[in-house]
Amino acid sequence: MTGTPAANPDAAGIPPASTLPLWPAPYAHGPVNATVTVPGSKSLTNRYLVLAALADGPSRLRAPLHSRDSVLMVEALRRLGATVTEVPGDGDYGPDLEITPIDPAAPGSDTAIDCGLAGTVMRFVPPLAALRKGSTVFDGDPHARKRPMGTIIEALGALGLSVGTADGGPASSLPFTVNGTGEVRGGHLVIDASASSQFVSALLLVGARFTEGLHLEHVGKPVPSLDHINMTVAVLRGVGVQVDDSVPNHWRVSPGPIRAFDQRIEQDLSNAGPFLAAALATRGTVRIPNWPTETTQVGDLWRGILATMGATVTLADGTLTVTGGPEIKGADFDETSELAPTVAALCALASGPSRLTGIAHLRGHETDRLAALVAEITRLGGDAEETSDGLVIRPATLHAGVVHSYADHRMATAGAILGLAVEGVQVEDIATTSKTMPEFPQIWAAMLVQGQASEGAGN
Ligand SMILES: O=C(O)C1=C[C@@H](OP(=O)(O)O)[C@@H](O)[C@H](O)C1
Ligand SMILES: C=C(OP(=O)(O)O)C(=O)O
Repeated sequence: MTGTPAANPDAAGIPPASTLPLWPAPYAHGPVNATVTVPGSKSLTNRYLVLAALADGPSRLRAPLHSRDSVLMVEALRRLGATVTEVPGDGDYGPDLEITPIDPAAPGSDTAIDCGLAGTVMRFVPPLAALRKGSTVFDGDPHARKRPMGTIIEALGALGLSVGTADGGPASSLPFTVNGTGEVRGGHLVIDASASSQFVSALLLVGARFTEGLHLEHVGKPVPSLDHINMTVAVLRGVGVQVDDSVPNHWRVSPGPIRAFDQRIEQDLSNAGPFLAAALATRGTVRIPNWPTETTQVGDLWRGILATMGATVTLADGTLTVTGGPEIKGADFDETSELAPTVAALCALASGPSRLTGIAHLRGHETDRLAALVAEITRLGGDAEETSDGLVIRPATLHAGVVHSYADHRMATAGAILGLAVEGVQVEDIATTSKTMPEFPQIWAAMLVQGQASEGAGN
C-alpha cells in the first residue's frame, strides 16, 4: 500500500498539535511558465478496474493511475479473486495493468478489504463482494468510518444480502461484513443517493451481472456530482452494457455480459486543477498537453471556471493553455464537486467575493471539506464562511502559516496553491497527496523550475 498513515483531525475542531511533517510550499517569485502532464484519472481507473474484474475475459488498462486509491482497488479485486498484473506500458507514470476477471464459479472464501479513505473502494467494491460466495469484511482509515455508507449497506440488504457488523448487528458505516451468496437477483431498487453519487455508480457498475439486471431509482434530495454518474453510464456503454438513463433519477441496466476491453486512461483533469490554478496564482502560463477533446471527467469544467476567474483559456492541438490575468476575479460557482477545494483556494486569492453553492455533501468527503477550508483559509488571515450548502469567500490579505491537510489530498494541494502567492506557507503532510497523485510534490517543483520570470507574484 502506498501513502503515509496520517492523523485526521476533525475540521470542526482545532487540529491537535501535529507530528506530521511540514512541507514548505514553494513561493513563486515570478510567473510560472510550464508544461505539465499529470497521472491517470482516479475515477476512470477505478471504474475500469471494477469492470475488468467482472468482464467476460482478460482486459488491459493503459496508462492507469498508480496511487493509494488505485492500489487499494487493485488489492480489493485480488482479494475477491481477480488477477491483476503490471506490464510495461508507455504511460509517464507507471506500468499498464492486465486483469483476469473473478471466476464466478470459484468456491467461496472469507476475506477482508482495506478501503483506506477511498470513496470509490468503499462504495464500488461491496456490491462486487455480494456477487461472490463468502464473507468480506470492509474497513478503512479512521475517517473512512465517518463517511456516508448507509445507502450501500441498505441497498445490499434490500437486494437480499446479509450485511452487518462483525458481531452480526446492523451496520450503517464501516466496518461491516458482506455475506455473498454467489448470485444477486436484482430488479427494482430504491435508494437515497443524496449524500454521494458514488452510491448510484456503485450499483450501476455491477447491475448487468444481476440475474434480472437493475432498475435503480433515487428518491430524496438531488443526487450530487451527476457528472460522475454520467461517466459511469458512458463507461458501461463502452463495454457493451445497456443502460437507459432517459428518465431523471431512474437508471435501468439490462442483464448481460461485460465485454473485456483494452482501454487507455485519460489523465486526471481534476488533479490538473492545482497546476492550472498556478497560472492564475502567479499570473503565468501553464500548458497541459493531451487534454481530451471529449471527456466525461468533471475536470473539463476548469476551462469555464478559470476563464470566469479572469484567465485566458485556449484548447488548441490537444493542448490546454491557461494564462493568468492581472487579478483573480471572485465569482459564484454552483456544483463544483471535487474541484471545490482548488476553486476555494483561488477564491481566497481573488480581488472580489465568491460564493460556492451546491456542495453540502463535501462534508462527507475525505474530511468535512467546508469546515476544513474555512478553518485553513481563516488561519492564513483569509475571510471565509460556511453556508448551508457551500462557502462564501471574501478578499483579504493572507499571511504566512501552516495549512492542515486533514489526510485530504485536495486540502494539501489547496495549501500548495495558496503558498505560491503567499510567502511562508507550510503544508502539513504533503504526502497525503498520494491518495490520487503520489508524484505531486515532484511535479509541482518541476513546474516551478521550468521558467519563472524575475518579476514578483503575490497577493
Ligand atoms: O465516482 C467517482 O469517481 C467520484 C464521485 C464524486 O463523489 P461524490 O458524489 O461523493 O462527491 C467525487 O467527489 C469523487 O471524488 C469521485
Ligand atoms: C471526494 C474525493 O474522493 P473519494 O473518491 O474518496 O470520494 C475526491 O477525490 O475529491
